[in-house]
Amino acid sequence: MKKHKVALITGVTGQDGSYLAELLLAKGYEVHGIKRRASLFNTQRVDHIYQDPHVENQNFVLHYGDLSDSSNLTRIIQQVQPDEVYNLAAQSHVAVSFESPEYTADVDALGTLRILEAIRLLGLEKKTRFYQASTSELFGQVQETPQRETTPFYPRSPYAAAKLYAYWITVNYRESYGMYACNGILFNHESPRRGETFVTRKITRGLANIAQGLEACLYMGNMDALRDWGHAKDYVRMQWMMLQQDEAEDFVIATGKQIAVRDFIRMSAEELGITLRFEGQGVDEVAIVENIQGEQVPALQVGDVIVRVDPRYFRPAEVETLLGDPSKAKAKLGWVPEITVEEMCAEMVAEDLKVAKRHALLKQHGYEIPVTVEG
Ligand SMILES: C[C@H]1O[C@H](OP(=O)(O)OP(=O)(O)OC[C@H]2O[C@@H](n3cnc4c(=O)[nH]c(N)nc43)[C@H](O)[C@@H]2O)[C@@H](O)[C@@H](O)C1=O
Repeated sequence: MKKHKVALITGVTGQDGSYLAELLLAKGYEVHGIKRRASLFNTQRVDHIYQDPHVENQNFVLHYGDLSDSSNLTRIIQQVQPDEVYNLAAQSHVAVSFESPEYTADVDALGTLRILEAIRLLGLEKKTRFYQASTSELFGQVQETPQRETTPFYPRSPYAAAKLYAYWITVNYRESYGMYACNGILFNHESPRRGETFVTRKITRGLANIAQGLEACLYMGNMDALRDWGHAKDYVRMQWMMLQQDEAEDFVIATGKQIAVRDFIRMSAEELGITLRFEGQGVDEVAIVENIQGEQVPALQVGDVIVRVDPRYFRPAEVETLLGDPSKAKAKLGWVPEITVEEMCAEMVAEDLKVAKRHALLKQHGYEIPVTVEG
């Protein structure tokens, strides 16, 4: 009988970790994931694939751990003996990295080194393949458009600077020790599982709440920012493909299409049957309800102002525009994204609307619903 492969995912409780765990389980892998200890449950995204440790042939196993703890990582890797390690764990919020730069560097930069070094010290450098979740934020103040594997980096945040170290230490371990280690340079990727403080989810969740009368207004930062948004499901497929090649290489993963934050707001509103009109400039810009169609928005009227700008969401340094060129991934791996930004937006709005309707019902019955999101 063919022995199944063993994978270890750091950040398994996150958006990508949960989709990747599902993908690998479907492929017959034994999947191990590292989750952080928290006083509240933090495993919602993987609860549907959770297996009790008492079941026979358990093939999804969660371990407590943290990228800041070398001894913990080394012990888990020694115990698991993974064929593949996917390093998806990070302090991944760019704005938060300005608030907690040292923590971000510790986890995002040194955390990557700790895993690579654990693989090496345990003598697994020929067995264990390593995937590093690199990011389009490396391009920051972009030096060419579209951005490809050869585009020079120009990080614009403590997050991006930490990820720059992680990128290069991954390349360095490949070149120094012959490890199969590679970087996926992923552009923004979203889904209904996206954290609530990233801009797409903040928008779909916020507008769904507004439609149901749970919130009055969405407060935004820089709505001019342009991003190349794909669906996380497409992107985790590419993460797996990158570890199945003869030789380790780095790849840009993107859709090759770009829209502004403002357009994503407009698109999400349209999904709810709301036509928005943007008026004003800079911090005085607002979006007004111009037309309503359908039954999705009982709480709104034409003329309502439902989007405003709050400068607290501006960043000390902004990445204004990102647009990826995924042609290497297409040429070498045959990877193309299957889900468009419009389809992704529709899926996110539909999911958030379901939750908002449930919350509206609970509220009618006197339950307090916390709805605010800072981020
Ligand atoms: C690839 C990359 O992707 C993500 O980083 P991000 O691009 O910073 O993601 P975001 O969704 O927080 O912001 C996107 C844009 O939207 C602008 N924006 C406007 N108004 C608000 C606002 O109110 N909130 C937020 N969060 N952003 C806003 C904001 O200024 C920025 O220009 C992470 O996964 C990261 O880990 C990663 O690697």
